[in-house]
Amino acid sequence: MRYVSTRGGAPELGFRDVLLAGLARDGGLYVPAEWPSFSADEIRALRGLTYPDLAIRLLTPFVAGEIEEAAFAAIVREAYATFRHDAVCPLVQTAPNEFVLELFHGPTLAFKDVAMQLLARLMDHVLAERGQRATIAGATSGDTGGAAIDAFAGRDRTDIFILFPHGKVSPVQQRQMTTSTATNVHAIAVEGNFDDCQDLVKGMFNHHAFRDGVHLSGVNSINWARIMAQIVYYFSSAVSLGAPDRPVSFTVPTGNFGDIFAAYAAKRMGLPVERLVIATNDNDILARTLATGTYETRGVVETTSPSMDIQVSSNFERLLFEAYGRDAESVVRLMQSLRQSGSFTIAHGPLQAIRAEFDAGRSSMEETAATIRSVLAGSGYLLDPHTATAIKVAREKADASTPMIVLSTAHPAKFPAAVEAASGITPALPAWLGDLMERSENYTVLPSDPKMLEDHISRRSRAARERSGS
Ligand SMILES: Cc1ncc(COP(=O)(O)O)c(C=O)c1O
Ligand SMILES: N[C@@H](CCOP(=O)(O)O)C(=O)O
Repeated sequence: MRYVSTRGGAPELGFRDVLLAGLARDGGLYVPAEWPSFSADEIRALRGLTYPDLAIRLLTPFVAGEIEEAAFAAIVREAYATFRHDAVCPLVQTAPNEFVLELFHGPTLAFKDVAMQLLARLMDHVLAERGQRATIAGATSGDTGGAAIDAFAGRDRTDIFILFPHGKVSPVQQRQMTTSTATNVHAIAVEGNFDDCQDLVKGMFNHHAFRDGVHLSGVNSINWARIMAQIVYYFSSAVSLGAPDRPVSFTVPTGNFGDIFAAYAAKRMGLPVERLVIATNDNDILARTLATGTYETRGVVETTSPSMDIQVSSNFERLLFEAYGRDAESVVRLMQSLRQSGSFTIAHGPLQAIRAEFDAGRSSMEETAATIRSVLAGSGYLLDPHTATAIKVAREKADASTPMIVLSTAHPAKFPAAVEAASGITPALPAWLGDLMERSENYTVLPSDPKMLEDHISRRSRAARERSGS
């Protein structure tokens, strides 16, 4: 499998190089040169497989020829052995024809663990094979950071720098990033919002001298391997409800558009999916874009679902590339317009193509709180605010004949204040995180300044290289 950039100006790469590259050198995002395809019979044959076996079967076409078969199988099995549920990503029914896909049984209680546990092991494998070290930079609105730190902590081929918006993540999320004792972990609180953090990370990737000097690599969903890993649970959940003989729809709480793009990828690979529903909080840029055809950034609003407090939704670029018939020049024009004016308008044909697959809706903070209460009253099930956002939208968009699978992207205990305010219940952290709020913190506060950030990272990663002698 080869991978191409959405902006057409970077070399085609194989899986290992895409994994280490993160962002393409032309500023674009890598996608597979063609989508692997699974027939109805091949999808039927997935029934009854364990989650790791399903992952091995579905992901092999993306890594074939680059990661040796037995090594890949061992990496996948080890990654999902870190999950605390036998099914890894179980489905729970919350209403007739409504199912919640629980993605929070990994080490940091967020869906990010599903991809990150695999990504860290794959990177380690490739770096060891090449005798290299890498500096990893990631931006987080709260969950990617904790998941990445858990997955990379203590790995001696990587130094990881996670940028989070100072004071804008939940206390549990912050502690998951700032209490690691591993010497290769560096948490940075940026004076800004998530979009500022993401801009800083992309800026470092686009500064090629810096990028090459520190061997920069990325763990955000701009890295194709993140999306790839997230494809698996769309298949596992749909197959358990009867796919390919019974189509399903998905509602996905959406911020950076990585998770729902993985759903789109699953559909392109042959999974029968009726509707893909984007659920947003008050930061509703994607819902507005689908309604008007114009993608227009506004200021970020702080909400009770902070991980979705995002305006610049990076992976939407991957969808635009597909909707424009893989015409990279059009993508470059749209991205230039976004940079210059903070907006772009999607042409009629591509917009129709997007609307043919996707719906979108939003949930205000009040509606999200009301949904937490009503689902608790109706089925005794306690939602986190991100999942509640999605349930609210799913219930507006569902049709009676198609099962609606709603992605539950975080455990309620990550957001105890919002859950308690809505429901009166304070969800407890699981035993292995029981002392999280007592652990001591270690992080650096920096302004949203590219030069200061690069200096900070260069200094620390040089020291680590000297210590390791590489
Ligand atoms: C809990 C939670 N839900 C939903 C999202 C949105 O996912 P995506 O950015 O892939 O759209 C995030 C962050 O990305 C998250 O942390
Ligand atoms: N909500 C995310 C934002 C970053 O998204 P990513 O999927 O691109 O890593 C977070 O929790 O950090």
